[in-house]
Amino acid sequence: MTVMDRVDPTPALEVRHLVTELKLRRGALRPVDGVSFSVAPGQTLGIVGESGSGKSMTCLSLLRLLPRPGGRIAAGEVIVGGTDLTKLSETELARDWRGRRISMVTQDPMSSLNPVYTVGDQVGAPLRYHGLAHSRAEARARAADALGRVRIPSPEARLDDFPYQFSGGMRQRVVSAMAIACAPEVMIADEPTSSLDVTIQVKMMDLYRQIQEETGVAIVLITHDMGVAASICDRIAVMYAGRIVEQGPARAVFENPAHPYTRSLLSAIPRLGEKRKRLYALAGQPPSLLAMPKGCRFAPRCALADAKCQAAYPGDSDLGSDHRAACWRLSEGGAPDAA
Ligand SMILES: Nc1ncnc2c1ncn2[C@@H]1O[C@H](COP(=O)(O)OP(=O)(O)OP(=O)(O)O)[C@@H](O)[C@H]1O
Repeated sequence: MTVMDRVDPTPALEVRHLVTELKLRRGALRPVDGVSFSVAPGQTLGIVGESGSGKSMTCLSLLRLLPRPGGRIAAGEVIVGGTDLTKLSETELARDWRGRRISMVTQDPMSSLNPVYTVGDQVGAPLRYHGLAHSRAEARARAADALGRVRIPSPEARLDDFPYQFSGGMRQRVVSAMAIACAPEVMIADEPTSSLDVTIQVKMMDLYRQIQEETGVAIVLITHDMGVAASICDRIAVMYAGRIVEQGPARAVFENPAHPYTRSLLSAIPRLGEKRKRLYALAGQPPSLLAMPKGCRFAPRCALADAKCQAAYPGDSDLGSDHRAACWRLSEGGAPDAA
């Protein structure tokens, strides 16, 4: 089958040339600077990259949950179900979209759970807010159903428990139940397992897969852990300094990484049970958002960089099978990092 023969379903989420600006006293930053990707229903896109590359800011931008004052979507489109969310009013976004058709799970479950309300009330809250449950009893029944979907044992019996009565892994399941309760088309998971120990991480990833098979939800998974990304993602987008430098089917990116930055990340995939001293074997720091290099943003750390790389940002090269990378030196190969 060639790429031309393949019929892609309409994406559950399509992001086009998204630019997010933060106006600070010391200047304007663009932590997201022209990001495009799409996720098909029932698929998981992993956004990977070092700390500070703009992964969280990209996801917060999708829901327009930006720092205030100063944060704004400066350009681009975020399309879910044919609607460009960037064009909606704050009221419309809150009423019909956030938590309803596009939901989010964050790293720390306790920051999403209120310690003084029962789990049943909290999982039921988005259902009532979005008009999907018309009484407390209906919200409780649907909350129990959501808790069952995330494999919390005896869900009805746990509805009146408080968050502190759950273990860390179970709390993350409760938050995931809140995120899927309204049957969204898209779920954003920002480092959902990084506060959990590694065996529980694997279980959570299996759970996301099962939820996805049952509901068809499209997942955007942010992680700095290439091992986690490899275990669950259908597609991978590699972010560096506010831009996606490589993206494609997970297999293509993992087996034939094209961008020197991707190769550096992959050279340090942590394996289950292995002690890691450092996450990435990559020397140096990403550039400051206030002083972006004119050319390729990775050039200052790249062993392959030459004058062309310093002079201009490379466009995306099509590597076939929906695999793209932005690098002037793609055909050269060679040592991936400047370490
Ligand atoms: N409120 C803010 N004010 C100023 N700069 C910010 C703010 N929030 C984020 N940034 C900057 O935006 C950039 C992107 O941050 P972001 O949190 O999206 O990165 P990330 O890839 O998700 O990193 P991590 O893995 O550490 O969460 C960083 O350089 C960060 O310093």
